[in-house]
Formats: sequence, structure tokens, C-alpha cells
Amino acid sequence: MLASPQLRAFNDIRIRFVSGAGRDAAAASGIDVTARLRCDQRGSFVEFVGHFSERDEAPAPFQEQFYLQRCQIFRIGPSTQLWIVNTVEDEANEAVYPRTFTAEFKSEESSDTFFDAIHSPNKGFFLSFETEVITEDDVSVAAMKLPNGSTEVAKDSSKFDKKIEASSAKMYFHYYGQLLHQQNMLQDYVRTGTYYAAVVENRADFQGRVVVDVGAGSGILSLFAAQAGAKHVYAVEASSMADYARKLIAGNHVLSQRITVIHGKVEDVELPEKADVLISEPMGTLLVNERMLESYIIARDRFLVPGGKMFPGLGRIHMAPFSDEYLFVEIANKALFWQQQSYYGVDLTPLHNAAFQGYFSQPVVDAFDPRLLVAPPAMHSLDLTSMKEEDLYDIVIPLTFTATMAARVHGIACWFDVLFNGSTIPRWLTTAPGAPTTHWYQLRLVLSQPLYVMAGQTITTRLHLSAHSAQSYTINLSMSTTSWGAGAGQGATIQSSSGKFDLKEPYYRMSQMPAYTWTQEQQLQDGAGVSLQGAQMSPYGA
Ligand SMILES: C[S@@+](CC[C@H](N)C(=O)[O-])C[C@H]1O[C@@H](n2cnc3c(N)ncnc32)[C@H](O)[C@@H]1O
Repeated sequence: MLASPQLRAFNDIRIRFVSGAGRDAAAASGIDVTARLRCDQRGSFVEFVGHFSERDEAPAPFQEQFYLQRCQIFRIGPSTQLWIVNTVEDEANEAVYPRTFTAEFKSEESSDTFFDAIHSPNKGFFLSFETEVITEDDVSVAAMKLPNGSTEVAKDSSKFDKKIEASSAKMYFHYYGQLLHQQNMLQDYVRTGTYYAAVVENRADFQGRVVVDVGAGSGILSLFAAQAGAKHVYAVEASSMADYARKLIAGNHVLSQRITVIHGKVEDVELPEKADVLISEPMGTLLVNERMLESYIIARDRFLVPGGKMFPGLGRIHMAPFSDEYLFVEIANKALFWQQQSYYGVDLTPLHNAAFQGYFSQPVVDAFDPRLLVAPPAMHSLDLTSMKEEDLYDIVIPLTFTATMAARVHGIACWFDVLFNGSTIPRWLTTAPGAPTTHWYQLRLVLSQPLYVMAGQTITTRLHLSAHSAQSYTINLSMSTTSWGAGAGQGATIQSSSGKFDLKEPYYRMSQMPAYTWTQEQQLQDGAGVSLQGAQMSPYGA
């Protein structure tokens, strides 16, 4: 470890470009580069100042800067390191491209000193490098064999940026960069306790394995995986929470040796080896909100060995028609304001209809009593181990329910569960009504035009979820009933109703938690035998 402040020269590092964009590609055609590599006073960035020197041409100036704190450094041999650097190339679009270098030190000791210095919490040191940078002839990443597999080319680089609005992503990662929101998830003991149980009860799946934690947040799942004996965990986190995760992990000494935090998106970062297991908590409201399941699937395709395990590996959305007069009246009444004909002398009624529709376009997030359901639920499964990322762009769910009672149906209620298919004990994490409440609660889509049903009558439903670039979904719901009973013939449609909802704009309804109706035995079976304390409604719900 370097004392501070101290000048340190590493004159003996050979740097090789391995992959990257722009200039690196040109450089990969065999041009020698001489460069000086140095740090700023706080040790926060590295700067190359150098010259391309082609055999017969005059040297062309070449300058490069990147931040050391954003550099992922892996030891891939006794005196060799792999540096993955995110450089901003396209400033207009804030596009970030990873570049990869290998750094060969003259000795193992020199490599260790550099590694320790870079990872020192005390950034008050000087580093200065005078070194020769040599490009590799026709180096391809695939050909660059590492001790435990090969690095993966960032094929999906910027895939996230292409489909998600920059403003949405900025707010999203700002939200997750705050400890209070990570705490909210950690304090959902149903959620975190079920993950913990799923990992430690399935040690055999983690023992000696390489694990990638997709969207690591505070790093909690990485620490669980390390507790269960993982050989190494790569904790990938896109928000600035990565810095806190590093701190938390460093403070858990016994485990920290086996965890590397990587600050970046799973779509962009490169890892030095493939994973045997992926672990993640990518679920949003209605399972799919936030569109993080897509990142989980991209991570599967980029990092997981064939046949590797995924925790979770299956997600299911459950749906059932419900009847809730209070909720319906509450929403309808919100628009009453716009029925005033003399608001400070102004007639507001021209906007009443728009306001009424606006309130009904908000999915309602709260915990409700399962006795409000008027038919047994149906479900739609997402096999996260095999489905394609594109399958999540457009999800059409046709359903048929049979009413068990006469009721006025106000819409459809939805919740989800996920399966950790551990080889020792499979576990479910459920957000069902009546089960111990999670911070996801449940979701209800309320129709402005309710339907009347009789016991035994069929309710035909179609739910269409279309992903949008603000990391959420537009939902179209249609429900209809047909004639029934003797003489009903082919069952013509006698009532229908539809609604359009934006999953990004839910109505978080503060309500009394219903008394738990599940038996203790059922709670334990579902891995949810702990109660919710302190969890709060969150705009993302994950
Ligand atoms: C729901 S939180 C879960 C955090 C943590 N794993 C836990 O269980 O407490 C999801 C995390 O994934 C991160 N994330 C979302 N999309 C990501 C992506 N494409 N690449 C890397 N991290 C991502 C978010 O910043 C957030 O911290």
C-alpha cells in the first residue's frame, strides 16, 4: 500500500489494446504506440499522452484519458492485469464504450503494488507511469484466452441506451443510487429473507461456483452468494450505488476477497470469465415494470455458461377479476373536482371527462383482501432461462375466467411470484393477496365501466402489455361477458369494457393492510414466514 502523498513510477508495464471502439480498432492493425501513463494528483484518472508511430509515417498525436475509479481491474495472472475502461466517445449521446487493455508488469510484486494502490481508499497519492504501449496485431477478444474462460465482446453494448430514453435512465439510476431506496428493499423481509433462504438452503448450487449478481444494488445478494461458498462473485451495478456496495463488501472481510464490484450496465461491462450462476432481483410492479428482466436475460446470454442456474429462473403473473365498490367510487370521485361550474367563476366541466379517464388510466397499487376476487386466478409464465429478451417487448395474455358469484366486476387484479429452482430446496417468492405483504403489494386495473356477472358466467379477458422507452409498459385491457344458461345458444357477447393504463404512473393507495388470511403452514411453504416491517411504496417497486 502506498503512503500518501508519494510519487511512484511504474516504468515496466506493457499495455496492449485488446478491444474497444474507434481509435483502438485502428490501433489494432499493428501500429506501435509510445505513451506516458500517469495519474492526477488524487489518483483519480489515468492519462495516456502518446504518439502513434507507423513505420513510414510521422508520429500522430494521441491522447487518452480515463477515470481510474471507473476502471475495472482484474488480476488474470501473477503479473498480468486486465483493465476494462469506460470512455465517453460520443458526448452528444453520452454513449459510453468499454475498452480493454492488458497490463503486463515486470514482476508480481510490481503488479501487487499497483493493484493495492488503485484500490486504496486513500486516494491522496501520486502515481506516475512512464511506459511503452504496444498494440497487438489483429488481436481479437475471442482469441484472448484467460485462465478461466474468455472475455465476452460487448455485442449488446449500448443496447440499453438504444431502447431506453436517457432522461428515464438518469432518473432510474439516480433513484437506485440512494441508500434509502436500497434500504427500503432490504427492509422488505419477505423479499430479502426469501432470497437468503433460497441461497443458503441451496449451497450446493453456489459452492465453488462463479456467480454474477445482475444489478447488485447494495451488494446484498453477492454477499449471500459468497456466504454460500461461491468461488467468485461479480457484482454488476449501473448506478452510483456501486461505490456503497464496494464499501459494504470491503467491510465484510471474510467475504470481500471473493467479490468484485463492477460499475456499469450488464449490457456493456465485460467480465474475465463466464458464470455458473446468475442471481438477481429484477422484478418490478407486475413483475415486468422497469424492464429490468430484459437486462437479466441479456446478462444470461452474455455471461452464463450453457445449463447454468438462474436465481430466479421462472416468473409468473397471476390475474383474476375482482369486485371492489369502494375503490371504484374512490377513483370516480377524484374527478368530481372538474364538475364545478363556477370555480372562481370558471366552468371546469369541459375537462371532467379527460380527468375521469386520466384517473382510471392509473393502475392501483395496494394490498387487497383476496375475498374481493370473483373467479379463480389464471396465470402467464415467463421462463427466464430460455425466453428471448424481445419476448418482453410485447406480451399478449388472453384469459378466460368463470365467475364463482354474482358481482359487479370492476377490473382485473394482478400479482406475481418467482421460483428459485435450487437443486436442494426449490423456493417461491410470492406477492399474492393474503400472503405476507411485500413492497410490491398487488396491482389492480380498474375499468371505468364495470361489468355485471352471474355465478358460472364466462369472463373473456385480454391483457396486452407493450413496453415503452420510459422503462415501463402501456397496458390495454378488455373484458367481456357472454350470455349464459339454457337457450343461450353460442353465447353472444352481452357486455364489454376496456381501458388503457400506464404502468409508469400508478396510484399508490395507502390502505389498511388486510389481516393475513393464510395459515402459518402456507406461509412457511412459500418461504414467506416473516412479516413486512417498514417497507414503503416505491415508484419503481423493485
Ligand atoms: C431492484 S434493485 C435490487 C438490488 C439488490 N440486488 C437487492 O436485491 O437488494 C435492482 C438494481 O439493479 C440495478 N440495475 C438495473 N438495471 C441494470 C443494468 N442494466 N445493469 C446493471 N445494473 C442495473 C439498479 O440500479 C438497482 O440497484
